[in-house]
Amino acid sequence: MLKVKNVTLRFGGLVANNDVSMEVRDGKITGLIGPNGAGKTTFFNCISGVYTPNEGKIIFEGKEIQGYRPYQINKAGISRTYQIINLFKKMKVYENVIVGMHSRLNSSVTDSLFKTKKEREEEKKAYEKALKLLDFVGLLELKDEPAGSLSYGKQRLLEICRALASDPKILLLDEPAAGMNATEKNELDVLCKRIVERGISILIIEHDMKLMMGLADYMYVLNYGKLLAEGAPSEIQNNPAVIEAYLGGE
Ligand SMILES: Nc1ncnc2c1ncn2[C@@H]1O[C@H](COP(=O)(O)OP(=O)(O)OP(=O)(O)O)[C@@H](O)[C@H]1O
Repeated sequence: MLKVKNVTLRFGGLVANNDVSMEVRDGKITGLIGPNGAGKTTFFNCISGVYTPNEGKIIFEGKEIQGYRPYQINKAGISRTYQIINLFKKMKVYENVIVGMHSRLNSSVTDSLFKTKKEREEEKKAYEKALKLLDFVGLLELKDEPAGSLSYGKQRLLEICRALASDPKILLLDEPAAGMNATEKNELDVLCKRIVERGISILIIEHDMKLMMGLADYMYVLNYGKLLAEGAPSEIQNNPAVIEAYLGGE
């Protein structure tokens, strides 16, 4: 589904991603781990169009997408969440979900100015879709609350909900469990599995190894911008080079 081939991204003299290749398989949860500063978020930024790699290819459904703008990547079917929560905190919960649909709404600026019938119908549909998605992630009861009033863990769920609103084929999750308590982590685990059941593949960056071991079908490890290891979670857990990279960083 998504193939990354030999991607290199430099910040001046610093090579944040160094000849990285990996694959996000259809209908699977792929994990990406690595010590702080290993280049994980930079890699997400390459896939989601924030950065254009200096070298390498990003192939999604057979098409090269490196160099696409973020909205084009989103429209193609790749959606993401952020390590730092990125919601409109004063807007209502359901309004934040509608914002995530923008690449799927069809009415033009003129439609918005004059509130045509088409726009009113689209608004109604968007609202109904937002409610369905909020129900799916377990936030329906909070739909009218300001997003900023939600607990940290629930804000993270709302971010996932908003990312789902653009009907992605691949969801990129950047440390979704950060700041979550044990109950919320369990809910996240269940939610990720339900998302995959809907036919959406997931690429997830996460520091919580216990969560990752239970979730990921396959894992990649980055260290100093380079791919250090890949394999099934059980292989990764016992890989001496991976253990060394983590212990060395602490
Ligand atoms: N915009 C930037 N300009 C210059 N250097 C950057 C920029 N963004 C990241 N870096 C550097 O690139 C390297 C990789 O950073 P990145 O944030 O991708 O790591 P990470 O694996 O996501 O780390 P963490 O787990 O701490 O989030 C780090 O050395 C970081 O300081």
